[in-house]
Amino acid sequence: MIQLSNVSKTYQVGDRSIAALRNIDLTVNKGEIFGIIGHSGAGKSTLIRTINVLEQPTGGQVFVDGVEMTALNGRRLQQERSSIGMIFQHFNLLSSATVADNIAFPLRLAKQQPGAVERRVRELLQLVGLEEHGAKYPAQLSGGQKQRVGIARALATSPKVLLCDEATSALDPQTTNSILALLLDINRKLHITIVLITHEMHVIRSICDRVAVIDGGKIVELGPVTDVFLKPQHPTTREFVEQLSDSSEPLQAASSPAHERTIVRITYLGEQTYAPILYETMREASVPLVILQGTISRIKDTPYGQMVVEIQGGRADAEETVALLRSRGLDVEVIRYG
Ligand SMILES: Nc1ncnc2c1ncn2[C@@H]1O[C@H](COP(=O)(O)OP(=O)(O)OP(=O)(O)O)[C@@H](O)[C@H]1O
Repeated sequence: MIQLSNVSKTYQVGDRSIAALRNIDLTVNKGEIFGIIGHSGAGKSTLIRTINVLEQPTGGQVFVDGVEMTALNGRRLQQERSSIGMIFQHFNLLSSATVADNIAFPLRLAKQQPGAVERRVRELLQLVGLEEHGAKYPAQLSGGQKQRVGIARALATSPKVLLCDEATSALDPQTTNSILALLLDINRKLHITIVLITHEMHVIRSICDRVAVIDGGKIVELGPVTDVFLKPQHPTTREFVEQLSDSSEPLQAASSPAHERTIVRITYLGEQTYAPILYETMREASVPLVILQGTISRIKDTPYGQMVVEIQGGRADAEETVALLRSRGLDVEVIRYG
């Protein structure tokens, strides 16, 4: 649906060149929710704005639904842009217009008939849960409600793609969750492709299918959220994953001598999360296993768990237990052998 091919962007500030994007290759599939995460200044905003060419790349090509956006200008570009909706961190609503008029704005711009505009606005107000608020002004709304108006306005012309530029960064955690749930609902109901940028791993974990990690204008890691989240490879990715992990040190079981304590991290996914794997392994290996730390959570719809476990026994017992756990399809990382 979206393809960026060798996209670069260099800003010229006086005699200084700032490379905001360096040779970005990226494909976003139709219907997916694709997240881009990075620290401040990594290039996220620049990247998302090249998709609708609000930012013209200095090199490379951008295709949306087969159309080369970077080859267009003037009226053709405006036309193609209307198939790409966008929402913003600070909502960008017209303060002097009512909620209904804000949503109607792109429809009137597209010269739709008043009756059709009214019907569509009513439909959109319902979609975002603001049926009762059409006559209000933005100043009378909460942050979450303002973003709902932003979403309704972005969807007014039935775009194929929705770009979300830090859409939840100005919202409290509870409101963030309700906006993320709305985006997921819209993605499922309307089959719209969503690209979002964020600096919060929570946003990625909640609703994204795939994620790209951007650092210094480059994509340093890309893949399904389950892979990137559970097996982060790049140091920047690990930092983001740590935002969500329990940072407390695993407890140490003091009951066995240090040389007989092997510590492993076990990761399990999907159905495995509910299986009595430790019990079965303990029975088979006849070695005590002690849980030192554990988490069970979800990545979008997929349950997963991570446990730090102590295997109490000699090296041979530990190796056999690790092999048993792996044979059950679990991911086992040996933190240290006893
Ligand atoms: N209009 C501009 N002129 C000059 N430099 C710019 C411009 N826009 C962005 N930059 C620079 O490009 C780099 C990438 O900026 P960008 O805004 O894309 O990062 P970001 O990841 O979105 O950061 P943030 O989360 O803080 O918004 C930064 O070094 C920034 O200073």
